[in-house]
Amino acid sequence: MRRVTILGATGSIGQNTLDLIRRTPEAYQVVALTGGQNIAQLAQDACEFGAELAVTADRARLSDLRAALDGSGIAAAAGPEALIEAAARPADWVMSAIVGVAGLAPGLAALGQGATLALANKESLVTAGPLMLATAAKHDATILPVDSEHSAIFQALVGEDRGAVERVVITASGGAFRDRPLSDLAHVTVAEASTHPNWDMGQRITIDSASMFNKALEVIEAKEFFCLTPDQIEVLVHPQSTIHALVGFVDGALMAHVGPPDMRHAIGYALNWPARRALPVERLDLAALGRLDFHHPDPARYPALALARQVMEAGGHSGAVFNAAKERALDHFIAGRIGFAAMSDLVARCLEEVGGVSGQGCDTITLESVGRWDHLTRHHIDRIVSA
Ligand SMILES: NC(=O)C1=CN([C@@H]2O[C@H](COP(=O)(O)OP(=O)(O)OC[C@H]3O[C@@H](n4cnc5c(N)ncnc54)[C@H](OP(=O)(O)O)[C@@H]3O)[C@@H](O)[C@H]2O)C=CC1
Ligand SMILES: CC(=O)[C@@H](O)[C@H](O)COP(=O)(O)O
Ligand SMILES: [Mn+2]
Repeated sequence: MRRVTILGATGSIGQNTLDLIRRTPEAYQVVALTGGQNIAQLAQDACEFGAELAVTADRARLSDLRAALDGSGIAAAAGPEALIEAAARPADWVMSAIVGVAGLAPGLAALGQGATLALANKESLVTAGPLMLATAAKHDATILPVDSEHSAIFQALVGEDRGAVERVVITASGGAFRDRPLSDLAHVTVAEASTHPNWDMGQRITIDSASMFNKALEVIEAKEFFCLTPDQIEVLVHPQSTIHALVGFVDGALMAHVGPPDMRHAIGYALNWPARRALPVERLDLAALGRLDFHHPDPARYPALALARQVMEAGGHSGAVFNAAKERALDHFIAGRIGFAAMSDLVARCLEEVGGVSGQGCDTITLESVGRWDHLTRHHIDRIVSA
């Protein structure tokens, strides 16, 4: 029986993971589940799956969690340290599905105990790629990509010589506003930006899909995880989200991963790896699909992609600055303090004014150094927005 922990269990990825575990309960023992504000869901799942421990990120919600778990025998805890304790509790497989850089420290703790880390939290590799990979190597831990494009690349590389890879192509749906006139983007609403054309996901990644910041993060994530150079990574808009990524080899062959837009595929692959087991996902009817479309992203519509290129060239802690700026700008957009198009302007300003580029201070990436650049950047954004 595999011992599993789910960080971010109450979210979209967490719930999809539990859906798969629910179908073969005899194969898994749930060690710990973590959440944030959704105490009712966390307690319900902890009871259903017989978790040893349930943790909320919010210390102020601990009494609610204790009350909800009363009489169950399940331990309750709260706060960032408790998240790390949950991740470090002995387990074979840990799902990293907290949203944002808040997922970095728990993910590192899971690697530190030598677990297999199923990594949905793309922010970990964007802010601290070298630290993640070094921590995994030091503790003989495995990282399996869960982001659909990275799972697709990983699957296309099985049995292949990594030295024969020429390029990877990451597809992008184009997001909520792919067909809107550019002049509208300054005035779109949070509700409109929170609707994805193909995928059912948490609100933050859905808005990031609309701005293409999601793809910008994914390009950096791919560079870090697969040790690619920036010019080996291409992004194509593919409105159907049916091909998730392609790998091009030196002989001109292109291997594509094709599947329905259902995250249970990528999660299930990581859950069962290295085996493949049956998954409850739709089987594609290619004849019914009829056609698949691709085109280059318009740089004026999606300025986030050029910023990602800037980050990959700059190195150092610029990934931490980029991610923090994006997260904080998104907070301000959701709160109605800035418009949609202002997010990329703010992130660009932070890259210029805060930097984090290689050679600016110490380049060694640690949890503490990421925290320092993250804090500095958020403060910078807040000052600009409140001026
Ligand atoms: N959703 C998807 O299909 C995909 C997601 N990803 C990545 O996976 C991660 C999770 O995404 P998604 O599931 O959509 O996000 P959701 O917003 O749906 O879920 C986020 C989870 O993290 C918890 N959480 C929120 N803030 C904190 C915090 N500060 N500390 C600890 N826990 C916190 C939430 O708790 P609560 O809800 O209880 O407040 C919830 O359990 C992201 O990094 C995203 O980019 C990657 C590919 C696809
Ligand atoms: C499911 C998944 O992996 C998301 O990251 C997805 O890629 C979002 O869609 P976009 O292509 O619109 O960013
Ligand atoms: Mn993705």
